Amino acid sequence: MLYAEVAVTVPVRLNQTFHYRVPEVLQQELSRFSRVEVPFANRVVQGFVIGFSPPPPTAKIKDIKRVIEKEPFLNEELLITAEWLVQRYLCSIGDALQCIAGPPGSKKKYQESVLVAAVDQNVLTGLVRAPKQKETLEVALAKPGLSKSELAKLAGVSLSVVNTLLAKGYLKEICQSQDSEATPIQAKKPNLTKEQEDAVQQLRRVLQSAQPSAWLLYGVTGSGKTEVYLRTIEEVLRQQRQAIVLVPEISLTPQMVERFRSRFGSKIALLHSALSQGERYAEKDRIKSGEASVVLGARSAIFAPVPNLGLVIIDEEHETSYKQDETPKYHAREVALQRAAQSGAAVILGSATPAMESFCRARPGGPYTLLTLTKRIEDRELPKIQIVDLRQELGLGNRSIFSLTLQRALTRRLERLEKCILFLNRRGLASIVVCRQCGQVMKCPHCDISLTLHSDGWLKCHYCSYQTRSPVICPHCSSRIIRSFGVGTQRVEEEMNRLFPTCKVLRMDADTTTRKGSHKKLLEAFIHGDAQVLIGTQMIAKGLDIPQVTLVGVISADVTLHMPDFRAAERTFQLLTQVAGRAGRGQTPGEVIIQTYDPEHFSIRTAQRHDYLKFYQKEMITRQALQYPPFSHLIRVLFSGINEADVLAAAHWWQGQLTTTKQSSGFQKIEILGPAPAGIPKIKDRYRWQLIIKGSISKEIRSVAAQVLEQAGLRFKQVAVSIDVDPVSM
Ligand SMILES: Nc1ncnc2c1ncn2[C@@H]1O[C@H](COP(=O)(O)OP(=O)(O)OP(=O)(O)O)[C@@H](O)[C@H]1O
Ligand SMILES: [Zn+2]
Repeated sequence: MLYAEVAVTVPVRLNQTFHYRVPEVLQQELSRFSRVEVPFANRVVQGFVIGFSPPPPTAKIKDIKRVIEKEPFLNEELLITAEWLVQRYLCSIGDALQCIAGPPGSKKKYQESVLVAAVDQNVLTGLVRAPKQKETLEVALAKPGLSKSELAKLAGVSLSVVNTLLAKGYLKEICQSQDSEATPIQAKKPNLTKEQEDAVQQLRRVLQSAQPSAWLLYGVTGSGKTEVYLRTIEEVLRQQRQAIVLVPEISLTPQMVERFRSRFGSKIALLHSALSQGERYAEKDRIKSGEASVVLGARSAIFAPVPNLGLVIIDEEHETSYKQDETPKYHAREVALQRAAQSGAAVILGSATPAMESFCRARPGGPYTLLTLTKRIEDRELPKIQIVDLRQELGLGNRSIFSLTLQRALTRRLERLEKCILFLNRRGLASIVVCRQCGQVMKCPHCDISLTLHSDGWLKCHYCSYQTRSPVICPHCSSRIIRSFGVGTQRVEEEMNRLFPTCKVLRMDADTTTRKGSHKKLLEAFIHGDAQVLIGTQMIAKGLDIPQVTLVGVISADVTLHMPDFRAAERTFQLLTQVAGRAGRGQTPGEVIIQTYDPEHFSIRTAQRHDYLKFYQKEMITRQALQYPPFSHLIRVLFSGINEADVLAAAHWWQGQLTTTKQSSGFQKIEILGPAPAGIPKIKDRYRWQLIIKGSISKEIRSVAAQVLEQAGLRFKQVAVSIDVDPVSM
C-alpha cells in the first residue's frame, strides 16, 4: 500500500500535513509535488504531495481523490522557500506551496497551439506524390506559429492532413506563448556612462564569485538603471545561470518588455496573471528546462522554477505591488533575498525613490551595498519643479482646477507641439457627493467608504461593484442642495476639453483600461499619435520613457498626503518624484508643476529639489520618534466578519492572548495596539477591526503571533483572521 503525505490548502497549523492512501489507479499519475484533490473535513480541498511515508498508527486514512496536475513546477529548492514562507509570513505549508505553484497550467492546451515545419527542400521535393501535404508544409514554412486548425484552413486542407504531417515528423509542435513573438535582437548597445560602468563592474565581480549578495541601485529618474540590469544579466547568461526580473505590473511596462526582448530575444519568458493556462504551462516549461533564461514578470514571477538562479532584479523596488495582499502576504523583495541566499545569487533592488526600509539597509555596514547613479543620461537636467499654492489661486479669483501657472505652461507647450502629462491619483469625476443641508456624504451601503461620482452620472464604490444614481434629493434630509467636491481624472479631462477644445487628450486609469492590452494601445496612441496630453492616475507615474514629454502637471499632491497611514509622506514623495521624472527625458528640458494646498510640506519641498537624501533623513527622524519601521517591525492582525460583535469578540480574545503570551515568553519590548477599526472599517458588508503588534525584533513578534494562532485554532468560525507580517499599508 502506498501512502502520500499531503499539504492541504486550508488554514491548518503552520507545518501540519495529512496522510492519504494512494489508490492503485492513481499510482502512475502521481509523483512528489503533484497537485491533488483530497477529502478534508466533509469537503474536497486541494493539496500538494510532499512525500511518501506510512501514516502515524492512529490516523484515519482516506483516499486521494484525483490528481489535478502531476508536475506543477515545484522542486526541492522551492520546497525550502515554502518552508521559509511558513515561518516568515505565518501561513500553512499548503498555502505556501499553492502560492509558489500558482494556478495550474495545462499542457494539452499549449500542445495544440503552435506548429512549425521541420523539413528542408529535399523533403518537399520528395512529396510530389502528395501535393496536399507538400502545399501544407509550404504554408507552414512561410508562416511558422499557426495552430493546427489555422494551418489547415490557410492551406485549404482537412485536419487529417496536418495530423499526418505531425505523425511523420515533418511538422513539429512547439511551445510558444502568444507574447513571445520573435523580436529581432539589436546588436547595438549604448556605451555605458562612467557611473553605469562602475556599477556593472562591481556587479560582475560579485556574480563571478557566486556568493549571495544584495545591492540597492539608487539612480535618479532617467539615469539608465535598465541598461545596468541588461549588462548584468549578460554576465549571468555567460555563466549558464538564470535571471528573474520583476516589474511592478507587466501591463504597465510595455516599453521595458520591448527593451528586454530586443536584447535577449527568445531567451525571455514572460510570467503574469493574464496568461492562459496553456501559455503559463509553456512558459514555465521553458524556464524549467533552462531554455528561457531571463524571466520577466510581476510579483509572483519571484517563484519561477529556474534551475540555477544567478540574479534577481526588482525594478521600482519601493512599489507596494510587490507585497501580496492575500495569504501568504509575502513581499517579493524578501523572497528574493531568501532564494538568493540559498542559490548563491545576487539581488539588485533598483529605484529612484527607494523604500525607507531599503535605504536603511544600504547604510555603511548594512546588509545591502549601495550603488548610485546621480546623473541623467547625457547629463540631461532633472526637470525644474514649480509649486503652486492653490489657496492663492482662489484669492486670484481662479475657480478652475488648473492654476493660472499650469494653464500658461500648457498653452506654451501645446503651441510648440510638445507632449504633456497630467497626473491625479484619483479616478472618476468628483471624490465625494455631499448634502449641503445635513452634511451627509453619500457612502457605499456595503463598504465604509464614500462613493465617487463618475461622468456617466453614477456614484460608484471603488471597493465593491456597488453603484447608484447620483441622488437629486438627499436620502437623509430630503434637501435638494446636493454638491460634489474633489476632483478625479474624468473631471480633469472635462476641464482640459473646456480650456483647450482643439487639443486631443487621452485618459489612462482603471476605467479606461479594463480590456486586455488596452494599456499598450493607449500608450502607443500617445507616443505615436496626435494626442498631446495624457491624463492618468499612478498608472502613468512610473517607467514611461517618452522623450517628447516636456511638461508634467500634478493636479493635486494632497490626495496621498492625507492618507491615514504612517507612510503617507513617503508615498507622496515617491509619487511626485516618479511622475516628475517623466518630463524632459529627450533633448528639450522638462518642466513640472505641482498644485497643492500644503506647499510647505517637506515631502513636496524635497521632491521639488530632487533631494531624496534630505527627505530620507527628515522622515527617519519622525519614524524613530514614533518607533515605526524601519525602527520597529509590525504585524497587523485583521479580523473581519458580517457580525460586528463577533469580530470585536475575536479581536479582544486575541488581544488578551497576545498579552499573556508576550509576558510568558519574556518579550517585554513588544507593544500590542488596538483593537481599532481598520483603515476602511467595512468592505463588502464585512466589518473590519485590527490589532497591531509592534516590536524591535521581527522573530519575537512572529513567535508571539504564531503561538496565538495555534491557540486560536478554529475558535472563531464566523470571523476571518488574517495576518500581515510587515504590512505596507495600514
Ligand atoms: N549609456 C547610455 N547611453 C545612451 N543612452 C542610454 C544609456 N543608458 C540608457 N540610455 C537611455 O536613456 C533612457 C533612460 O534610461 P532608463 O529608462 O533605463 O532610466 P531609468 O533609470 O530606468 O529611469 P526611471 O527610473 O525614470 O524609469 C533610455 O531611453 C535608455 O535607452
Ligand atoms: Zn462598496
